[in-house]
Amino acid sequence: MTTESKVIVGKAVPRGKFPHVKRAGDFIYISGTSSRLPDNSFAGVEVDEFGATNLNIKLQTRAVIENIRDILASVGAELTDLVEISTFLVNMNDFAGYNQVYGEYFDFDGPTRTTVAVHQLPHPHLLIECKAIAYKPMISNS
Ligand SMILES: O=C(O)C/C=C/C(=O)C(=O)O
Repeated sequence: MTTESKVIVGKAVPRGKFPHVKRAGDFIYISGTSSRLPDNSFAGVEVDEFGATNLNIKLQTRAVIENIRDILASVGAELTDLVEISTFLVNMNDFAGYNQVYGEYFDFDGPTRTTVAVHQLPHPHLLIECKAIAYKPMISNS
């Protein structure tokens, strides 16, 4: 089986020694992805003049899915190739906002999905992180 790992230039650099994406045969595995931007700031995070932090689940969800879209594109795949998404929320009170934005991208024929709440994510400003699997058969040369 052919495997290929990729760290994508232009996307937020992984915060550890792992790739953004790994192809294993016809399947594509995407590492945990947040709303982190290439400059290490986060979509869906605002700090006001008094230092109060406002975290926005809808903006973060959109940014996560768009990041996954970009990562898939780097290996010639699209959101429609996803077969499974796992979502980690820090707070289930964010479920409705997350679910609303999710529904703009996917329907009942989309990837299977599991959503769980976790104690923490790798940065205190993160409300959501997703990992995903896509199926995109490799082009055969034979
Ligand atoms: O890259 C991020 O911003 C969030 C994801 C990090 C991980 O899932 C990890 O470090 O394992």
